[in-house]
Amino acid sequence: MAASPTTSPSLELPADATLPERHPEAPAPGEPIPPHSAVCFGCADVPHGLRLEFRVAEDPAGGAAVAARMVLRPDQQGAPGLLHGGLLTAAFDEVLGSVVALVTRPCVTARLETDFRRPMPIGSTLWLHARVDGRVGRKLYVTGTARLDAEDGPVVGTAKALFLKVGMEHFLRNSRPEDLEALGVSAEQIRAARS
Ligand SMILES: CCCCCCCC(=O)SCCNC(=O)CCNC(=O)[C@H](O)C(C)(C)COP(=O)(O)OP(=O)(O)OC[C@H]1O[C@@H](n2cnc3c(N)ncnc32)[C@H](O)[C@@H]1OP(=O)(O)O
Repeated sequence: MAASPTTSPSLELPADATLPERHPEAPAPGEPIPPHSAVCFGCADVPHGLRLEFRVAEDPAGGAAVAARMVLRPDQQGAPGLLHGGLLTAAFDEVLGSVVALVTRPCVTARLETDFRRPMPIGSTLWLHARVDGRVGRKLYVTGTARLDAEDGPVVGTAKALFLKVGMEHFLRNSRPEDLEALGVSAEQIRAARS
């Protein structure tokens, strides 16, 4: 697909970007990717969540790619009978973030653009694909595609994003202390990161 004329310059792959490989400890192509957290809106099995299901995809160039699936529920409507557009962007955020996590972690979304190509009827299934196109230092450039009802179905949306590698201090400084403590982080570690 040709790049949209409105794509931000900051999302264009720089000439000096290199294609990053999957981390040696990341799952291999064909393997499922389990939820990265028990409470994640994107991938955990929570009633209100997107409940995306993932597997590592084969990338012909040897890069990192994922495939994901999402069933569109009645409680996700925007216009009557159609998926709320913001939920496609949320799905892309999760899917593009998951492919970045095959290369390096933790990373966060710095910029994400979605192009909406076709309406997405409730009851259908989205098949999403994402690939890390390149990396320059902390910056990872990622693209994604969403198709309707089959892995080779019609394209309903595309996305481009920039993710940035961050240190654990990003979460130690910004997340709610009670959520960090539930993961085993001590109050002392939180205090030290914030002092
Ligand atoms: C497996 C896990 C799946 C999870 C999927 C879900 C992922 C998410 O939703 S993460 C949550 C949403 N994202 C966030 O909350 C991030 C909030 N933002 C931040 O914390 C900060 O702005 C952050 C970390 C992105 C950047 O801050 P910082 O680390 O100080 O970077 P900074 O020094 O400003 O910029 C570094 C480079 O990135 C560029 N950059 C930073 N932000 C942007 C942006 N929004 N657009 C374009 N470029 C940017 C800068 O221009 C700079 O470029 P250069 O090195 O060429 O000068």
